[in-house]
Amino acid sequence: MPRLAANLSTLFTDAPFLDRFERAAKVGFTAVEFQFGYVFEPAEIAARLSGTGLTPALFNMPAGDWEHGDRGLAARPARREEFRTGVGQAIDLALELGCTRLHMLAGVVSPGDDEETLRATYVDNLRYAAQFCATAGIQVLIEPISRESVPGYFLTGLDMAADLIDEAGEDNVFLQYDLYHRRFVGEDLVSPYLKHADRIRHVQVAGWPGRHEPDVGVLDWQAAFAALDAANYAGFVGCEYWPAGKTEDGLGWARPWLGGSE
Ligand SMILES: O=C(O)C(=O)[C@H](O)CO
Ligand SMILES: [Mg+2]
Repeated sequence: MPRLAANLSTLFTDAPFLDRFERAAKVGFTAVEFQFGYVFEPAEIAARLSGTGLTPALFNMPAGDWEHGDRGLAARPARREEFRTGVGQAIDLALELGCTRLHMLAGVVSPGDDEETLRATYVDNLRYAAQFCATAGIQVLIEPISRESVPGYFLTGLDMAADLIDEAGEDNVFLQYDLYHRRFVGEDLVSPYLKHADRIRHVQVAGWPGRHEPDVGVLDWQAAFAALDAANYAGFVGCEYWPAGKTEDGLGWARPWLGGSE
């Protein structure tokens, strides 16, 4: 049975961010994730969490200037200081919220960049983030993202991510398995999951193509969910999709796993 987490950066977007916590709780979610909450005081977000009883499953470390195309900083040699400042900021927010998982985005790189330098920068930053997070009891998650979705993204494959985790050699770094991004690679979402199941600590879901509700499109989310159950996956499944209409109207697929809903 999947433990669903509403992604508050993509769901309930007809409401201001801080009001989305209540909307998620009202339809029966018991956990939430979000992409970025750094424009708010940590105490403001904490108040919404405690007011609703929602569990914070995960959020992203600062990822640079999103409006101008940044999608993370970890593989960006010239942005090392900014990356490190962001790790501290993310940990402060996580501690305030009681969140124990942070997603570290890799960033967009250019075809002319030196592969070895990018890799060394990424591993060095991953180690830095992992060691800093370990002092706060936090896990660092890394997620391969398809280049169809984010052109030039550094971290594209699960095998690559597993190799980078091995190279970093820190024991609080794990994989985030986003079914939407994996679907660009092929229809089979089960064998890649099983291959890396022992490292996967967070899953995300969206329909493919279109990134709407899981039941909009051809993504075999039921087979993937069955595989998670069979492997006794104990983490959350983040609903990181853009609703085709009003969020509440598209939750039929999730109804069996939403508690106390209207
Ligand atoms: O793009 C994705 O799938 C992600 O999970 C990133 O964190 C963007 O927030
Ligand atoms: Mg994702």
